[in-house]
Amino acid sequence: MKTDGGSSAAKRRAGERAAEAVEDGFVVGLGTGSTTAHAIRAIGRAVDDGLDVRGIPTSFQSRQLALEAGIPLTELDAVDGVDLAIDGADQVVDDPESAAYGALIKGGGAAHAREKLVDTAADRFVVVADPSKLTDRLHRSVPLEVRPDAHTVTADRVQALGGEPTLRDAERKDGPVVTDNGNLVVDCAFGPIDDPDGLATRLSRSPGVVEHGLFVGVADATYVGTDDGVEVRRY
Ligand SMILES: O=C[C@H](O)[C@H](O)[C@H](O)COP(=O)(O)O
Repeated sequence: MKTDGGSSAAKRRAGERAAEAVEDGFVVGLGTGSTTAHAIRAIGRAVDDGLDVRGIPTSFQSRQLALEAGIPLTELDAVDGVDLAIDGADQVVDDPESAAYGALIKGGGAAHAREKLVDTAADRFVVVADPSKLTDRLHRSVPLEVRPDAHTVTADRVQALGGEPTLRDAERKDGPVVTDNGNLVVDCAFGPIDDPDGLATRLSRSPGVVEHGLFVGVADATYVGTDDGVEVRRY
């Protein structure tokens, strides 16, 4: 499921530009994935130069990267607030005429449940992406984190909502992907999604769905790394 498409240089530009928004004293949400990894490394270099920040990781991966980068870590329930969250996306609606402008699909790395907690807690949430993530309409499969004992019944319910569910298989392990929270992931193909907000509401109401990968009205900006710079979308 997880593809590492897009240019690595574009991802680096986006991640490093987002890291420049981190100010002294900030609590920063540290997203997951190959694009955010560039931001985490850049924040680590700034910490080496004396920047005072605390990071809240959103996954095992981002925690490991932050530890390697030397970023002091904290927890969501140990802080008064999160100043800024930086996180990647699998798709971003890039049509300013669309009601869904800035809506995202996340969870290609199965981290969307913790990501949503941290990203929605932040005063400002900046998405980092390369141009391959931009689309007029969301159309990738929507990842659902589901309880292991409920994955079949949840898949049935999602089918009733018009989705085609597939249990995500692990690579280099027999059986399914197991999330950092001990749950499974069902990827649901809905085709082009005209009303991500409505679908997000229906998925949230579906028992057994721990969290879905639609992030609607959450992002404040997207930094899009390009071949020669960074374009900023503000919502
Ligand atoms: O679960 C993973 C996350 O939602 C990632 O932020 C998303 O998959 C984007 O990752 P990448 O920057 O590697 O494309």
